[in-house]
Amino acid sequence: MPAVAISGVRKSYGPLQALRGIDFSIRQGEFFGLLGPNGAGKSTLISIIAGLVGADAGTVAVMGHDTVSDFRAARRKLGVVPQELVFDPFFKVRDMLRIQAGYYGCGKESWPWIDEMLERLDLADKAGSPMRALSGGMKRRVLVAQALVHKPPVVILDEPTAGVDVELRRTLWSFMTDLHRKGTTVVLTTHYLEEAQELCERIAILDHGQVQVIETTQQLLARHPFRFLRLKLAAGAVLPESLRALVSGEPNGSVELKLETARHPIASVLETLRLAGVAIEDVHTRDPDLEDIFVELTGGDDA
Ligand SMILES: Nc1ncnc2c1ncn2[C@@H]1O[C@H](COP(=O)(O)OP(=O)(O)OP(=O)(O)O)[C@@H](O)[C@H]1O
Repeated sequence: MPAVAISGVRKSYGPLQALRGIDFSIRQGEFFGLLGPNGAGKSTLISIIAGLVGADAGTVAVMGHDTVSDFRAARRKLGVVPQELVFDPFFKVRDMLRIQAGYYGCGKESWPWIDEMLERLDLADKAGSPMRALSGGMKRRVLVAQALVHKPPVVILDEPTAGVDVELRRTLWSFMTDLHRKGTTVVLTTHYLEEAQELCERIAILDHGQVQVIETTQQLLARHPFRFLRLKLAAGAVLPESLRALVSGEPNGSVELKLETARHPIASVLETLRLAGVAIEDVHTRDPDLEDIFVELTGGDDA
């Protein structure tokens, strides 16, 4: 049984088709990335998985429970960390988490787990503080804890690291990795491709309400047989005409060439430069990353 099974899901808002027939499954125990440019339909899909928005067509099941006909059971299997920070400002952190656990029918037996999460998320000293006294980053961590109070086997994080500082990103990364290691299925949407590359085993790229690709991160990275060659030319040196069409960018005063490995072996490019008498100060190569592939697939939209 998949952790999440999505079949034929469509959703329109008036004339706008936000989801145009989505079909895929997320396996139990997977660390899954859901990526796509703004407006691709990620949040709509997450809301449908969480049973908060109804699909026009199709079905979704979480751990075998249909999110419509078996809503309560499906919801109990799922924790969602939403994008937006919405809280009652007067509730104290620990109390709020205990109340949240109560919604899922969990009583005092969940209290040690709540304290453990507060500890892991570096919130222990804020347990007695009202939500309004917390910084944005702390509130985000409380959202994570709130989604996990009932120890769901499947967790969806909708851009948990958007706009947070490096230290908090690290805390959240290690927390997510830990959950995954313990067997939780983790679904992550993120604008940080580096984060997806680092954490996710498999990635679906959504664009215009459709799944454009769904592959392992390795397959996705291996998809484009090219490399980048970054050259720092000596002062006054000019790139030969024959190489100009290969320029993909000019980062920090150097030029970057995008080379198809079959057509433009690096050695032959360096030979062309040598024959043209172009003096080079520094050479650097890199493999494509998810960002490069994403740009190719979605036509340069932002993640
Ligand atoms: N409640 C709504 N009413 C009308 N249109 C909506 C509603 N919710 C979403 N949309 C539209 O549906 C499309 C998909 O939006 P969605 O929020 O699912 O995309 P997204 O991939 O999550 O984008 P982002 O990365 O910006 O959050 C967008 O064009 C959006 O404007």
